[in-house]
Amino acid sequence: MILADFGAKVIRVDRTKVAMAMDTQARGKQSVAINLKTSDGVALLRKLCVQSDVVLEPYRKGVMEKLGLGPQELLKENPRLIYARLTGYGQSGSYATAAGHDINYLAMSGLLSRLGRSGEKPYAPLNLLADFAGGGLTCAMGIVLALLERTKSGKGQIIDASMVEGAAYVGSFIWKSRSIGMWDRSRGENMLDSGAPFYDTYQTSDGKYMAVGAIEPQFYKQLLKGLELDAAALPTQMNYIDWPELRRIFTERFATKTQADWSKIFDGTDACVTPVLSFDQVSSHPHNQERGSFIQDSSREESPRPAPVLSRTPAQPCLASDPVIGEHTVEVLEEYGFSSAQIDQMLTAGIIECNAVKAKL
Ligand SMILES: C[C@H](CCC[C@@H](C)[C@H]1CC[C@H]2[C@@H]3[C@H](O)C[C@@H]4C[C@H](O)CC[C@]4(C)[C@H]3C[C@H](O)[C@]12C)C(=O)SCCNC(=O)CCNC(=O)[C@H](O)C(C)(C)COP(=O)(O)OP(=O)(O)OC[C@H]1O[C@@H](n2cnc3c(N)ncnc32)[C@H](O)[C@@H]1OP(=O)(O)O
Repeated sequence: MILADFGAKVIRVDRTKVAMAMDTQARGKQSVAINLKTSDGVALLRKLCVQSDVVLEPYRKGVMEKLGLGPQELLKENPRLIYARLTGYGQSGSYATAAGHDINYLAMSGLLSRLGRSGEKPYAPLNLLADFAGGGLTCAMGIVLALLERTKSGKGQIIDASMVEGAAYVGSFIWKSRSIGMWDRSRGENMLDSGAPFYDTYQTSDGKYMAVGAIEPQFYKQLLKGLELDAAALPTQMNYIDWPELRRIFTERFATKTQADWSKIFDGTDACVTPVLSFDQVSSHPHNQERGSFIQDSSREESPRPAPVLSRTPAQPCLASDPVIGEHTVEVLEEYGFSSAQIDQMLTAGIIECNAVKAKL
């Protein structure tokens, strides 16, 4: 979706005879439906792959090789091809062929062991870190880097994007800041993992929350000012022995006003205090509105605008409905040089499928 948002022509290869597309990140993609359990279907996909700049495959290790569509074979035919393999455990190692999901990859990256509150079990923050930050995003960066390199060498390459390694790499700060003692204490007892009272969330009187990130002394001072607390009467900020008492005081204080009240108090200050916005609140928040940070598609579904914003060539996310499975089969095949007769023959033989968008009344 990121690549499509930023202008790539992205064709998703779907199965045939599937009732409904489950790809919720389908924005801007085209869909061709090919039955890869037929040799003609595999031969067709091969033709599409070798005429493309990039192939991105999300299967378990060995699946593409079994189909005869492994990178060695395709690169022989198109040495400029960039072949990205997005998996959980990578293309080698004893876990390479095992099934898994975000939580498993995060666990294997070491990061999950650091996530969660003190005294509680490790907690996976949605499926963001391995699937998306360490997986999709890292893989997209790999593709862009390989495309850039190809402009110099003229050569394609294989990208082995493991979500375990991608997540671990995204977590490099955690790894490398151990040297300055940032993670010496147990999970949930350090400055940035909900251990510190000045880096946490607090419930407000209307059951909502405020986020506090007042680390530096000058910002911490402003936090205390907003909370109307006297620094001289409080335990010290950086001594973790005092953190439980400080947290108790902040908790009591935040519970006395609504989220809107606290927002009014802290807006325009450097206290590093913000409301914890729900999905319902986020697009109407003045700051996000001023920047146009959220967009609506043709069915009025809201989602984040692509980031970052490029000054000359910003992303132009497609606002039309997501493709139905096989919506673009004929269009894409024609573009790749197949004749109408060839396409008809494949449709009749059930090698490909073409589905029209149902009219919305
Ligand atoms: C936490 C996230 C997971 C979020 C997933 C959710 C979005 C969805 C997961 C379950 C869904 C729900 C469920 O389906 C039940 C309902 C269904 C209903 O219709 C809708 C509501 C549901 C509740 C539904 C809702 C949602 O969709 C779900 C909740 C993640 O962590 S995602 C990261 C996963 N890991 C990876 O991607 C790593 C790399 N991949 C893998 O390791 C494997 O692919 C994986 C994911 C373990 C799956 O393994 P699997 O054995 O199933 O597949 P593979 O070994 O890769 O082989 C694929 C085979 O398919 C053949 N094939 C491919 N294309 C075609 C084709 N066009 N035609 C024919 N055949 C095709 C391919 O040849 C392989 O065949 P073989 O097995 O014979 O080699």
